[in-house]
Amino acid sequence: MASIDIKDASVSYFLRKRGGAVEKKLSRGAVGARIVVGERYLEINALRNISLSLKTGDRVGLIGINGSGKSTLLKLCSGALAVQSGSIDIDGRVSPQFALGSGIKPNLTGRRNAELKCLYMGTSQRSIQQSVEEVKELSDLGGYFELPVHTYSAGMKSRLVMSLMNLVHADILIMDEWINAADASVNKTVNELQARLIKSASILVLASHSQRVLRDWTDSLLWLDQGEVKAYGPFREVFREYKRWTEKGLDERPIPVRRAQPKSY
Ligand SMILES: Nc1ncnc2c1ncn2[C@@H]1O[C@H](COP(=O)(O)OP(=O)(O)OP(=O)(O)O)[C@@H](O)[C@H]1O
Repeated sequence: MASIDIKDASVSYFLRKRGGAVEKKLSRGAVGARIVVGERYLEINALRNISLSLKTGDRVGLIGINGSGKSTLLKLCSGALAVQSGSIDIDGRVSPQFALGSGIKPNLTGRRNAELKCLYMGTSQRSIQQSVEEVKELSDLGGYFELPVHTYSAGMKSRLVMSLMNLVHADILIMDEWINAADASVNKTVNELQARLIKSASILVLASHSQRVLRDWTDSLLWLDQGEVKAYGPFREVFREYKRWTEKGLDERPIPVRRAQPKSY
C-alpha cells in the first residue's frame, strides 16, 4: 500500500531585500503567495499548514493561480523538499516527473540516456539491453534514439522522458504540467505514454492549469491559494468553485503583502 501523509506542513522561501519599494511591485497583479516583508529579508510563505492524506487509488489534481504553491507541494510529495514545520511521511517508490526530466543529458543519445537511467536504478547488466529496447519502442523515436538529445524537438524529448519514467514502475507518480508542452503532432504518443504511467501508479499527484488534463486524469482536486488549501474534494465541485472565483477578477484580491513583526534572521 502506497501512502503520503502530510500533517500541518509549512514551507517558506527567504529572499534578501535589494532595496526599492518591493512591496508595491509584488502587490501589483495576481500574486499567488503570501509575502512577509522583514527588515532585510522577504519571507515567501509558499505553503502554510497543509494537511493531506493520500492512499492507493487516489488521483489528485492541484490547481491554483501562478505562485499559489502547487510546485512546492509537488516537491514535498516527492521527498525533494523538507518541511520547515509539520511532518511528511511517504511510503512507496516515488517517480517525480520533473526530476527525471532534469536528469537527461542533452549531449548523450537517447540510447545512452536510457542505459544511464537503468544503471542509476540498479537494473542488472542482464536486463539493461532489454529495458533500453523497451524505451526505444515506447518512445517511438526511431533513428533519433541514436542521436544526441539536444537535437530533439520538445515533443521528442517528452516522449523519451516519459518512456524512461515507464522503467521506474513507481507507486507514487508526481507530475507537473510541462508534460503537455509537447507539440500537437506527437500528442497521441505522449498521451499514451502518460496513460500507461498513470494506470500503473498507485497514487497520482498532478499539477496543471488545464481543465482538460485534470478532468482526464484526476478525480479530486486540491485548490491552493497563497499557500493554503482553499478547497479539497470531488473534481466537479472544486473546479466549479475555482472557476467562479477566477472569473470574479483577481485584481480585486486583497494585497497579500504584510510587514513582519520585528524579528532577527
Ligand atoms: N526557489 C525559490 N526561491 C524563492 N521563492 C520561490 C522559489 N520557488 C518558489 N518560490 C515562490 O514560492 C511561491 C510558490 O511557488 P510555486 O512554484 O510552488 O507556485 P505554483 O503554484 O507552482 O506556480 P505556477 O502555477 O506559476 O507554476 C511563489 O511565490 C514563488 O515565487
